[in-house]
Amino acid sequence: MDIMAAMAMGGSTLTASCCRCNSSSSSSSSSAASSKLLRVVRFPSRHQTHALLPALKSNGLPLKLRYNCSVPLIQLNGRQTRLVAAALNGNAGDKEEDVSDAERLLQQQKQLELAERIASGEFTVLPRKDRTQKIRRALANAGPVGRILANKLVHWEMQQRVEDALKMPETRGDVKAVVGEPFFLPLYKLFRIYGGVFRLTFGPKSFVIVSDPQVAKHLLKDNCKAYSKGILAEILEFVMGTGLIPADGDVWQVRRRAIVPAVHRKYVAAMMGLFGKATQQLCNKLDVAATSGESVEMESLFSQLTLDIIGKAVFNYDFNSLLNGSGIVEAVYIAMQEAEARSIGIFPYWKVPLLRLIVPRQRRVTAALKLMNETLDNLIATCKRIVEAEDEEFEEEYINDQDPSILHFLLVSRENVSNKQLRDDLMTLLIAGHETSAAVLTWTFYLLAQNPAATAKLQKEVDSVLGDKLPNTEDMKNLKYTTRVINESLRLYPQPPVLIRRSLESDVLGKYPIKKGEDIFISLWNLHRAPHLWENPEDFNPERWPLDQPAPTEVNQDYRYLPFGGGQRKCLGDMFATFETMTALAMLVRRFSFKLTVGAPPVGMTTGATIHTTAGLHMTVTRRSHPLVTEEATLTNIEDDDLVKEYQSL
Ligand code: HEM
Repeated sequence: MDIMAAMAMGGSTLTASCCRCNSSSSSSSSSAASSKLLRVVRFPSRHQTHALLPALKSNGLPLKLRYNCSVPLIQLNGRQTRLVAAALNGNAGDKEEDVSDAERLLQQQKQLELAERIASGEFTVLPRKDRTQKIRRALANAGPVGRILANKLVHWEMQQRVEDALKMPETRGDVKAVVGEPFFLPLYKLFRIYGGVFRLTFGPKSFVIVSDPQVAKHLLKDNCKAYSKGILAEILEFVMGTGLIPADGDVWQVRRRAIVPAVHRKYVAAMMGLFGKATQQLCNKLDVAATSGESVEMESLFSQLTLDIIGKAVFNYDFNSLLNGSGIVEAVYIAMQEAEARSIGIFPYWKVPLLRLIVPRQRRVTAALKLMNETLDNLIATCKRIVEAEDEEFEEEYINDQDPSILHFLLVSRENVSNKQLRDDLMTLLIAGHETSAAVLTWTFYLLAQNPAATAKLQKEVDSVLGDKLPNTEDMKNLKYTTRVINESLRLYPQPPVLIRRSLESDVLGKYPIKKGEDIFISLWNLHRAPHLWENPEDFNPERWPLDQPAPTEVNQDYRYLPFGGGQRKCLGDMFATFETMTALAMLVRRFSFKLTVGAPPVGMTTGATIHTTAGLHMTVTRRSHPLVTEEATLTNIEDDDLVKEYQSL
């Protein structure tokens, strides 16, 4: 029975009952008033819920836990815990703090248990022992022939030692131990014990985990041709096809050559207007919250902001998700959530065609993809008509004033590309540029909320450099501390936290030989927090990046810092994303002060392609009072048309 933990919590009485058998388990709360206990139970599977009842009964904790067998509660995560508490208490409001405490303790408890198991060597695969010692001793005393044989055995043992020395440290994973955990956290603990290159085996499957800068450099740059995207390509194929992220070989080379020129400096400069305009819409939304004093969930707002930006930037489509949202917005989220679920799913049931047809979730995914594909096909067709009618001359750094999107660039460049490939490329850019930037903003605001000194310094810089005007590329150069805040946020919360590769041939990683077909995880989380590479690695300290030196990159940090990857597959949206997140950050902190909402759920981590929060980033927003420092148009009285003109003239 996989009962996870018993933890301190408010003295409410909860009942365990099962809708199928009407059995129930309850225990008295009389002793609870002072003892404050909550038992948090992990449900191994829906079918085992019956088996839970006796265990709950026998645990004797002053707590009733109600659950419904028709709901497949595989495990009570933070949100489920709150739902259960809310259902039990009728109103979770007065228990919120207790529930938050319980969740935090649950996280800590799980991490501690795992750390203890790792430290005990439970998962360690030890190198071979000296198994022939006794025989050798016996042989050595058995005359000349025995001595010859004993010598041969010594020689054999020595060869084994040499082989062992070249054998990668190996640890056996226990999938159950990491289910529901952000998987990069246990990888960090294992890295501290097994080092920069080790093998992690789950049953028949094994992965090489890399947390060493020089090995990462070898994989991403020096010998990158010997590696493909492996599992990542398999997972993303359903939504990105042969778009740039999953693509390998010739397709990747041709498409990378076609797309990189589209993200040129003039393009990024033109996008500054879009960043400002979209952030302005978010400011308007937050203004309402600042007036009402209501708590806002920033993670989803950042997701809407970056979706609106990337839609316009890539194919000139206004998702308008900050203002109202629509079916297509929902379709994008369904597809992205599915990509994330598949990336952490254990059993790939979606590969079974019949299940794709009958599982409701998969039917929703198919419908969402259909809608997205049709929308993209229409956008491509419309843009093609416009480009043909315009008959514009294509040149380096080409940009169309009316439609500066990447799609327009690609069509004017008249690359020989099929509609399907173009659609895959656009979908890839949409996904690559959406959740990543949203996650960076989410974790940056989370970090700042806990670092008032850094926030004050940031606001001071933004006030003096930007005032109330909209940022342009020149400001980006001057907002040095703002850049360092983003750099540091990306160090602590890299998006994605691991890069995935598969070896196309045998190779040597550090001193360890690997075979063709090995799956490799390069852990950016580990690299960015390795104690031997960073001073106080867990601290949020933008000052670690001096303002009089260039901003950190993978090159000047010699591959210990890889927020945008490195080598030939480095992110092509790095400048776009840096300016986008800086613009949003600067404009938001100029206008508002943000605090974590008191009593909101703790900000835990969960992972898909990027690091998400477990239950949102709930913040209260207050308007900052400061004089308008610029004579230029203020953000609030500027008209949309003026904005567009202003930024087209950049
Ligand atoms: C802060 C936001 C972003 C972060 C942290 C980020 C991070 C990354 C990383 C780490 C990679 C390397 C993946 C690997 O080597 O396996 C990557 C690749 C990529 N990124 Fe980004 N990215 C961001 C924003 C964007 C944006 C805005 C776009 C598009 C406009 C974009 C487009 C891409 C593409 C197309 C690739 C694949 C490149 C290739 O394989 O040739 N990214 N990104």
